[in-house]
Amino acid sequence: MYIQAVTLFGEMFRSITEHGVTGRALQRGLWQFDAVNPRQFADNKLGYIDDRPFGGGPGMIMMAEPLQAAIHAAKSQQNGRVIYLSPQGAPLTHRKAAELAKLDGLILVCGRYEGIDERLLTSSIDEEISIGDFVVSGGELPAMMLMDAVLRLIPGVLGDADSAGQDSFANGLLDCPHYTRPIEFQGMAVPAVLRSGNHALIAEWRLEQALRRTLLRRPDLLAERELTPEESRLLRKIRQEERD
Ligand SMILES: CC(C)(C)c1cccc(C(=O)NCC2(NC(=O)c3cccc4nocc34)CCCCC2)c1
Repeated sequence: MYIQAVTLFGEMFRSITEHGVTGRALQRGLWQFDAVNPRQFADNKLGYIDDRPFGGGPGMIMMAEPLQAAIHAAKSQQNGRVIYLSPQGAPLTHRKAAELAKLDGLILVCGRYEGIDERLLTSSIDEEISIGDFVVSGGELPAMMLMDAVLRLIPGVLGDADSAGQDSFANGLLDCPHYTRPIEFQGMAVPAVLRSGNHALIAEWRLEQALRRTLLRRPDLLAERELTPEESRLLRKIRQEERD
């Protein structure tokens, strides 16, 4: 997959191109990255890419032309889907990430200042996606969150040694509790079942814990999920226990 980011701060993306699973996958050629800076497309000598908002108000707005020229330059390299990371976007979900992971390329447009000229959305953006309902300073960190979620779903990016296959969210539930050595930590022991060696019992315990946590903390995730017969049985048991 070829990912290009239209951004004033291309250096920020080193945090995923040079580290961890995504960094290794880039080195292995499983994906490619380029940053495209709108400032190099500003037609004035001084590289202005932002200006004051019509109608007044605080801050500056990113001008449409340099952004459009940057997107155009990116599109000359690939026919990728143009996504504007935006608070007005559709919430990013696992399902959306899986959809994007099937594409050949993405062009991620990152806003700064107070936002971008609305006419760019009409002329050059295919889709707006949001990573959540909180204020951030720019679209770069949201873009990197999207990239990480998408890249993990590309075959080969996660070696089978990684936990992706068992990714808690891959099955739509919150994660079960995890433990490692020492067996006793500050007076707290590891649940005996996890040291029993009985893998069927361990799998059932983990599923029950994930269901209990999801029911208690994120019932909304349960609402939209098909349950296997075993999950339904465990959920009935949990609901009964919560009532007692
Ligand atoms: C109601 C709500 C969500 C709190 C909100 C409402 C109005 C503005 C913002 C906000 O943060 N404006 C700043 C801005 N944010 C983002 O880019 C952004 C924010 C959140 C999730 C995102 N996912 O992708 C991009 C995202 C960065 C600078 C350029 C203008 C956009 C927030």
